[in-house]
Amino acid sequence: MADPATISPATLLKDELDIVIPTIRNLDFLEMWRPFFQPYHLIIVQDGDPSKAIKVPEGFDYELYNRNDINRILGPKASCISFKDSACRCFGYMVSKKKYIYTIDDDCFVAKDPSGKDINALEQHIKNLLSPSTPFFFNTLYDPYRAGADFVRGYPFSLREGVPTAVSHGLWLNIPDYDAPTQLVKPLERNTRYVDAVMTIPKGTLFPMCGMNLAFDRELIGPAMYFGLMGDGQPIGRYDDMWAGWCTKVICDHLGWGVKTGLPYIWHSKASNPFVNLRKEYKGIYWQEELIPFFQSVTLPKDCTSVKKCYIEIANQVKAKLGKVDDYFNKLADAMVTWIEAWDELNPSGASKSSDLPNGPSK
Ligand SMILES: O=c1ccn([C@@H]2O[C@H](COP(=O)(O)OP(=O)(O)O[C@H]3O[C@@H](CO)[C@H](O)[C@H]3O)[C@@H](O)[C@H]2O)c(=O)[nH]1
Ligand SMILES: [Mn+2]
Repeated sequence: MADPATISPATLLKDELDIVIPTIRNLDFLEMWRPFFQPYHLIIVQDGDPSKAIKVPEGFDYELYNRNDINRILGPKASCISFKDSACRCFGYMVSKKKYIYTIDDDCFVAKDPSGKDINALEQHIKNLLSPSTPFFFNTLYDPYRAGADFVRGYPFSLREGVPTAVSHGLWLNIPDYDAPTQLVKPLERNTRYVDAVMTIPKGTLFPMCGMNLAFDRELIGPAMYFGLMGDGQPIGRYDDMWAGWCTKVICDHLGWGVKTGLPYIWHSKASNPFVNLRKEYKGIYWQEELIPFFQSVTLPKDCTSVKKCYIEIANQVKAKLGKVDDYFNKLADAMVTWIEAWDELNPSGASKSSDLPNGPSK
């Protein structure tokens, strides 16, 4: 494979990556991303009222799915796709037929690095995904595969080949992804700190995965990227990406793949309403004191040799161990199984493009 650092960003994975955008707004933000995104195919997941027309700027190649499409394509299995929550974005991962996914929110813009240069977030995510991860031994000079860096003294040579990278988790300048209580206490706080680093999250360590600037290898870890039951009719919201991140990290640790965090930065422009967020998050804020120990204690049997087998095993353990925390987790465990069934329905061996689906997108 050619060195990712030498391939021009405009052609990097052009035909192997889809950009998934959940939206209830217009998509004018794409104008700022045009130089970086135009060569790529977009999958737009329109949340909320399906009768509302979403205007996509001219010149982008896209498919758009609204709630009517999701219901038509998945039938009863559409129950596992959240409504009125950014969690709906995971439908885009399911209908894509590409090897890689990049997902971004419609209030995230191109940030500038300390030199004032526009950051091509997609290019950095691709570099992160195409270079190995080092989850088994921490390199104190951060990403050893980056130009101008390397493994430091004492780093075992037997581990320097690294492992495949499944996830690239980017960060945010301006509005940081704080939870509602922190937003309420620090309403004016802005993230101005640009940390020029990419690091692998060590094996055995969970992390709070934010979905607003996230890329992953869909062929490796796609089935684990279910964003759960959130929003309308659910007791919790804004834990969609967290749930997916915990399941994903446990599975990556088990299968020996890496998860990276750090560069690239995007500019997050809109602080969602902290009071609305508090209402969505509050159950999650105390449930997570039980959820984190649960995920830390999950052990996957040796015969869980595929992501789907791992995922179903986690769903079984969710039902067995978290069902007593709240009946919501029984429903979530069932929805996790429905998600895998729906994934298999849309991704039978041989289907090449989403247009091969029995009922394709609205557009
Ligand atoms: O009901 C909804 C609300 C929003 N969206 C789309 O989802 C993203 C994120 O929305 P927004 O920027 O308003 O929310 P944030 O609080 O900044 O989102 C971050 O917090 C987490 C919430 O789960 C999430 O990981 C981050 O995205 C936008 O594109 C909205 O248009 C929606 O589809 N449905
Ligand atoms: Mn936002």
